[in-house]
Order: sequence, then C-alpha cells, then structure tokens
Amino acid sequence: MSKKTSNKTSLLSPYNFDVEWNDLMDNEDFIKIFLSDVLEYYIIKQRWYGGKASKLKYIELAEYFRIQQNEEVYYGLILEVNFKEAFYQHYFLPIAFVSDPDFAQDNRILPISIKGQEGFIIDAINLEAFRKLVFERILSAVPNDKTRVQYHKSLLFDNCHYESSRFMGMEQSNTSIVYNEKYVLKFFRRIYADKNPDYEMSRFLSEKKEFKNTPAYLGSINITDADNVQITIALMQQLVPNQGDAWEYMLKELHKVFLTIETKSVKLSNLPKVEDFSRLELRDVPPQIIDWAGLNIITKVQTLAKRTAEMHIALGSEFEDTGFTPERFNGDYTVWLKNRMLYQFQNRLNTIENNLHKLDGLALELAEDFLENKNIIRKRFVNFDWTRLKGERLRVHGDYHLGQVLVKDDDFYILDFEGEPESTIRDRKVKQPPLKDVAGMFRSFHYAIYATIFNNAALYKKEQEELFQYAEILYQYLIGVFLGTYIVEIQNANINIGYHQERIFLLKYSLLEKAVYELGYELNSRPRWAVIPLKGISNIINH
Ligand SMILES: Nc1ncnc2c1ncn2[C@@H]1O[C@H](COP(=O)(O)OP(=O)(O)O)[C@@H](O)[C@H]1O
Ligand SMILES: O=P(O)(O)O[C@H]1O[C@H](CO)[C@@H](O[C@H]2O[C@H](CO)[C@@H](O)[C@H](O)[C@H]2O)[C@H](O)[C@H]1O
Repeated sequence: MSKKTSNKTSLLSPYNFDVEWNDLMDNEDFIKIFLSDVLEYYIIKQRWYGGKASKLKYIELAEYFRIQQNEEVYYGLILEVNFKEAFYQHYFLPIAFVSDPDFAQDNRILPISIKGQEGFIIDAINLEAFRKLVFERILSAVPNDKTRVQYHKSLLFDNCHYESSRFMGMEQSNTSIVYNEKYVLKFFRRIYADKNPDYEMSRFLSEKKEFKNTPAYLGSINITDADNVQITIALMQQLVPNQGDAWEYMLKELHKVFLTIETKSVKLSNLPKVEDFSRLELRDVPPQIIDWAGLNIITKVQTLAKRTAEMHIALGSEFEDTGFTPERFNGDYTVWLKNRMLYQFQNRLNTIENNLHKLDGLALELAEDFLENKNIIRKRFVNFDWTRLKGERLRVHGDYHLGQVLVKDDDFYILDFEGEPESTIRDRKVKQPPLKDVAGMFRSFHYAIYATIFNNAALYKKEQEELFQYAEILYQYLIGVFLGTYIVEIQNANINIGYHQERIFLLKYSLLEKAVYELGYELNSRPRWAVIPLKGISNIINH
C-alpha cells in the first residue's frame, strides 16, 4: 500500500492497494485507513447515525460478510462505534467500489485505487446494481437457508422481477428503498446482536396470524455472527399506498374541531364532562360533543381502537412460539419494571435539572412542579403490586403513537415494530400489558390536541388557558370512545387485560411512564414541546 497524501477528506487522491476487491477486507492497512482515517468523518454526518449527542472514540469492524450473486460482490460491514462515555453502538454499512468519477459525488467514503484502477468506496445502497442484487437474492431465497447470510421470502413474494428502485426519502432512522413502486425494503442501520423486533413482529403478525392492517411481510436478510447470533439487517414489506400518517391526519381534523369553537359558538360551560377512562359507545357521547367535534373524528378513533385490538388479539393468540405466548405478571417482571422505571425517572430528573434554562412560562412552572413532586411520582412507579393483577402480558408494539400509523382511505395500517428507541433489544422483547400500547396512543391524542393549540395560536380567538380546558374535555371523550371499542373487541376474543380497576391502574401507570419517557425525548430534541408531556404528567398526578 502506498499513500499519496495524509489529508483526511474524501476529496483526496486515492490510497493504492495492490489487492483484488475480493481480498480487500483481508488487508489490514485498508481496514485501518478505512475505519480511522475516513469513516469517522463520514458516519457522523449521516441521518441514521444515532450517536450525535455523544463523543465518538473509535470505530472497529465487528463483522463483515459478502452480499453477492455470481461474480458480483459487495461487503456488508457491521461497525462497532465506541464512545468516550463508555458505551458502544453497532451500525450496518454495505460498501461498493465504483470507478465512474461522475457517480455518487456526495456519497463517497474513500478514494482508493485497487490494482491500478482508481475509484471510490461508497455506501452500496446508492448503487442501483446493489439494490437490484439484493432484491433478486430475496426473490430467489430458498427455504431454510442455513448459510451465513440468510435471505428469506414469504409465499407472497413471487412471480415478479426487478423493475426499479429508489430511496423512499421519508424522515426516518433507517434507510428504506422502494422497489417497483410496490415493495419497501428497510435496511436497518442501527444493529442489535439479535433478530430485530420489527422483523419478528412483522413476520409473526402478517405471515403467521394474517393480521391485515400492517404491511404484508415479504422477506428479510439475517446474518449469523461469529457468536452464532442471528442479526437482522433488512426487512421487505408491501408498500401501502396511503394518504399520510395518522399524526398529520389528526392534526388536520383537530384544527377543524378548534375552529368550530368560534364558528358554532361552542360554550365550555355547555359541554358535559365525562368520568376519566369511561367506556363510551357512540350513543353515550352527548349531542353537544358530537355537534362540536363532528362524527368523523369519533368514528375514526373507533376504527383505530378496533385495529389496535385486532393487533393485540393476534399477538395474544400464540401457544407454541414462546417468544409470543402470553404470560402472567410475576415477581421477576415486577423487579425488572421497577428498576427500569426508577432508572428512567432519575435520568429525567437529571435532564430537567440540566435543561431548566431552556424552559419558560407554563413549561417552567410545570417543570418546577415536577421537581417538587418527585417523591410522589417516584412512589407511583414503585407502587406496582403484581399479586393484585389478573391480566396477561403480551409482546406489544412498544412505541405506539399516531406517527406509526398510516391512513389509507377510511382505515389504518400499523407500522414500525422496532420498539422504544431508548430501550435495549432485550427489554424491547419483554412481554407487557397491551394497555401500555393503548396508553402510548392516548398520549399521542393528548399530544395532537395540544400541538394543534400551539401550532395555531394566532388563528384561535380564545386564550390558551381556556383552550386547554376544551382540550381536556375532548381528550376524555376520545379516549373514552377508544376504550369503548377496544375493550369490547379484546374481551370478545378472550384476551385477558384485567378487571376494571386493574385496567385503570395499568393505564395510569403506563401513561405516567410514557409521559416521563417523552419528557426526556422532548428536552433533548425539541424543548418547546416539553410542555406537552409536563402537562400530561401533571394531569396524571393531580387525579
Ligand atoms: N410498507 C410501507 N408502506 C408505505 N409507507 C411506508 C411503509 N413502511 C414505511 N413507510 C413510510 O416510511 C416512514 C418510516 O418508516 P419506519 O418503518 O417508521 O422507518 P424507521 O424505522 O426508519 O423510522 C413511515 O412513517 C411511513 O410513512
Ligand atoms: O422515532 P419514533 O417513531 O421511534 O418515536 C420517537 O419519536 C416520536 C416523535 O416523532 C415520539 O413521539 C412523541 O411525539 C409524537 C408527536 O410527534 C406524539 O404523537 C407521541 O405521542 C409522543 O410520544 C416517540 O415517543 C419517540 O419514541
């Protein structure tokens, strides 16, 4: 190997290697230069890189494998990124060598010359030939593939051929490719030494349980690492043509509801209140509420509740695969839960203390209340007595909110089963009360209602404080209508989610857990929104 310059950017003249592409990964000089000289600079700029808030120490190559078809070879790399704060993360990066100087100018990682041929190493996903190869390898997958790189396909993925591919181009933490405008292949970027829950859940729900309201599972790629652990690197699903996600949809609908306050002169004092967590059928919703909010938002919430129940019914109806069989609450779960809650809570206290200066007005007031009430909140988390719970725990979605649901015509499709981003891969697979997902969705309703008020402050005539009172009434009806449908559906299918008081206890517990989780998320990424979970926490502890 000879090096023409010691500069560290990808605009350099190439590093020369006197080896074939097929042997490049055995070349120690290449690995050293690739990992330390250039990759650090490349990786921190990527959208999918999740280590931006920490200090990168060094990158190691944990594993590499070949993604190939006949003579065409690409490398899949599993990179171990080590941080100064004493933790590490793994990322998947497939690489290709291209010699066309006009190609992928913005996506080059390293200029090299291999056996005299000058070119660049790039992220292979940029290369159509690579995307086509991956598509064809999944399409031609054989049953029970036991090789190191296992391609799998479902019976639904058949009778087609490669036509086109493009980046999906959505705001996302992984990289998804749309094929033939019909299929979506998600390459996972952050990799965990296990099967990805998104793959497990998608395959289980769609292939095994034929749950229709999630994109159909079509195929996947898993690799077996040096410790014989299976690691998912890609998931192929049907593309669901849609009109956007349920978050955008709700924001639009809620804006109309808030405008109606003026156009129909809806008086707060005329709106009947409803008890927390009531179960409401349509006929239980008072005419004043229907007249204000409109029938559409109510029936949409019922449909979403039905789909949520059907997802949980599918997840709760497995008796063979122990990864999915329902379980009872027990002492081990309780110890696990309390440790997790206390750790998360302490971490949030610290985040609030460090970020108080970013808050003002109502948010600051509520944050100060939060700190003052810390012992009461902590006690709520510790007061979890499993001996009083009769319901079951299931595998759940784990990060269920309106942004994970697609709207298609009058129906909803549930996506992204990767679980809660801050949790370890093992924690994400722990069986939980399904009401935890329901609470996630209720928090999202609460978010959507408050986001509507904040986003449109100038368009509404009433003071914010008064709008918050409308907000709380609307929220209580929406969750009541959701529960009215959800509980009937789930009980008709004999899934045991506990008796009335137990359900309310689990909902409140999970709402508090989720709001505390959100508080950290908001303070780190969009402090202006921290007021929403703070309001949620205050509502829960003051009731
Ligand atoms: N099968 C699909 N059909 C249609 N759109 C999809 C599909 N899968 C994902 N999307 C779109 O891409 C977005 C990101 O997908 P998601 O699975 O949440 O990715 P990530 O895990 O990278 O965040 C979704 O919000 C949705 O808009
Ligand atoms: O990126 P993910 O979908 O895995 O989820 C994370 O980011 C979400 C924000 O996009 C965050 O959700 C929170 O904000 C939503 C509105 O943007 C709201 O609907 C959710 O109720 C609220 O939790 C989610 O918690 C986080 O895991």
